[in-house]
Amino acid sequence: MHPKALLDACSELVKLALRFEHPADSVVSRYFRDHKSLGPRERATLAETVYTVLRKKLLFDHMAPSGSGPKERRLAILGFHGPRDFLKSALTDQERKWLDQCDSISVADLMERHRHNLPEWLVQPLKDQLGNEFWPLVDSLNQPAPLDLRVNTLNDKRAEVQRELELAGVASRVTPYSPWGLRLADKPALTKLDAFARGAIEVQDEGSQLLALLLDAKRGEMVVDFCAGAGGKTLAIGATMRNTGRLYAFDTSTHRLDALKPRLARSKLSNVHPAAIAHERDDRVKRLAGKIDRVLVDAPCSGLGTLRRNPDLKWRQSPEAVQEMTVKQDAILASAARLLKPGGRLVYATCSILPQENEEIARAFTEANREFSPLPAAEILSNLKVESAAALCSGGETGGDYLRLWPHRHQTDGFFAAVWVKN
Ligand SMILES: C[S@@+](CC[C@H](N)C(=O)[O-])C[C@H]1O[C@@H](n2cnc3c(N)ncnc32)[C@H](O)[C@@H]1O
Repeated sequence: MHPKALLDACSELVKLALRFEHPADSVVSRYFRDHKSLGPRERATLAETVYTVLRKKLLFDHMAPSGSGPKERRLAILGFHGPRDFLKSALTDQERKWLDQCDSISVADLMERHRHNLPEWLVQPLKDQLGNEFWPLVDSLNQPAPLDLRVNTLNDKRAEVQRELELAGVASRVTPYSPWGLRLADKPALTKLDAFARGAIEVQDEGSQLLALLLDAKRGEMVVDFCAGAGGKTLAIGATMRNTGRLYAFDTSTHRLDALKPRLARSKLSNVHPAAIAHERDDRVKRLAGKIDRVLVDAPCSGLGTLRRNPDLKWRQSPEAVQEMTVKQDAILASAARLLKPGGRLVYATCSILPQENEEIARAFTEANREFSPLPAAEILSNLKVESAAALCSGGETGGDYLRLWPHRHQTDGFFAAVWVKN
């Protein structure tokens, strides 16, 4: 595609994404569906340009007024993902001069908000938690996330799948913490690979894999994945159960559960039972009360741990929305806990980096439910032979009660998990 046409397409897509009517990843995939002739490199340029504009929105909004032309074009120029020479061949003389001026601004001269590009309400909670690590977190949130795979160890071994991918031209290394993970060097198309078609691999962040590992579901058990969604963690749990026992995948969204079905078919798991529930107190949940060995609550949350992949979330979320979410999280956790039988394990997890959705929910649950005792996540992971388990965990009485993953420390999305045993 001619540089001018590609820049025009980038501007059009930036305009659509900045309406914030839909999540940015849906806007991008819809645009690709509507423009089937776009090649893989053009798609990569378009997607990364939009994501850069969303990541650096405050800085680019600050720089844009000194340029000329439609605002979305100025933003697309600032965020353009590709060689500078290629971009410059699409620009007018005036735009080229303006871009050189913008490029010459030193980061050290910028105001703090133009360096962190975060909404103010998010800054203090992160600084309170991280202190000097706030800036390393900011840097990591401004990088694209790596592509991680989970190997379905029901039928395949990680080392063998890694070799198979290598032969197919897909380079990877094993993930440092998850025993099932491969981190890819690039972002190749995976769906045409035999390993994908036969269910040997699934795309899944290493952090998500660790949440499923923490549940440690065993052969023959009765297990509930309470907020199963499209089943990323369900599939991992089903494999740890070696395709035995019964694994219920509950969710209030039939649409998301439908997306689980083809993944389930590829995985060859036959122990998974997807079930749509109307709400967390649904009759199905009541019928299983006291009968379940392990329950994972992968709660709906702000998603702010996934800002590397979903940078639009920082502009779509608000303190009010987070507050509302915590009420839901409390209610779902309380209801899901009733499923457990004595000796059963409960895991509450989010992909949030805010204490309100994490430690505060866990502490309130422990306070209100004396029949549940916290289990230190660091101990569980270290028993499961996870490398540097203590460095993945923090908080609580042991200082390692909660799994707390951060993009800048662990190269995963931001995740939280708390674990209890029912006495
Ligand atoms: C974080 S997502 C789950 C992601 C999924 N576990 C995975 O690994 O792909 C949270 C899910 O909770 C579901 N949800 C929201 N309210 C719920 C409720 N009251 N009971 C059960 N699920 C609920 C949402 O539909 C969403 O799919």
